[in-house]
Amino acid sequence: MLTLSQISKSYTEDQHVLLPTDLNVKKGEFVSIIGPSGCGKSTLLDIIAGINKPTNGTVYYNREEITNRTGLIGYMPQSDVLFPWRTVLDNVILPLEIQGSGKEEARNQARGLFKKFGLAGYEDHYPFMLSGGMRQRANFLRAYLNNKELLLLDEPFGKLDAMTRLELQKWFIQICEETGQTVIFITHDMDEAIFLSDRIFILSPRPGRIIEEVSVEFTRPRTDDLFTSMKFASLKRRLLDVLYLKKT
Ligand SMILES: Nc1ncnc2c1ncn2[C@@H]1O[C@H](COP(=O)(O)OP(=O)(O)OP(=O)(O)O)[C@@H](O)[C@H]1O
Repeated sequence: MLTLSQISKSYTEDQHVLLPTDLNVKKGEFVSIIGPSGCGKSTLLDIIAGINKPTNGTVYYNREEITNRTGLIGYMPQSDVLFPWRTVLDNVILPLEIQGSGKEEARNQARGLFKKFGLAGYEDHYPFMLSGGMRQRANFLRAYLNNKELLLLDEPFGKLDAMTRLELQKWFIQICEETGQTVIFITHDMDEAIFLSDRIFILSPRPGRIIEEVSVEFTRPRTDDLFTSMKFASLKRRLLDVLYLKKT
């Protein structure tokens, strides 16, 4: 579904952020990108979304070149993007309104998903009235309603406490497994990457380049028992070795 061919990014001649990078994602796959802070993960996602221009290289989506084009791929950025003056319901319908739906039609469509997204009863609340976890559910519902085949998520659970994070990871994996949504997911959290992903790409410290691609072969649907299994621990050991021992 997505192919990056020799994508690189430099802000100045001697400030390289990403070295030429190839990456591909198949339909229905859940792919995570992990790497040290500042290695270019968000930059890579912004390039895929068309909101940051690569210095070189090409982005293909469903075999068509889409480099620098926006609006084709769903994107949930790192920061909370809910508008404080809109209710939760009116926040999540924004993509539908932008696509031309009438407000009532969009509200009716979105209302039907509030239960599935753990937000039932909060339709008319304002974002400040929600916990951090619920705000991220709402941000995800907004991205989901955008109805794009490929969804990019930049550390969506990064600011949540450990318990809320686990709760959302379990909920999120269930939704992705149910819907078969294709996802590219950025995280600092190795456990999260292993639990959720079909494949993990590991980036080197800046300038970022892919130093390892790891397949996560565990069967789906996955449950939180996976976190304490031997196979999980041994895969995590392998990722730790790549991230902290590999001197390439
Ligand atoms: N507009 C810009 N001009 C110059 N440098 C930039 C610009 N935007 C980002 N950078 C630099 O590019 C590098 C990569 O940034 P990026 O946000 O992609 O990293 P990241 O891996 O997502 O980091 P983190 O994990 O901390 O979010 C950083 O060193 C950052 O300072």
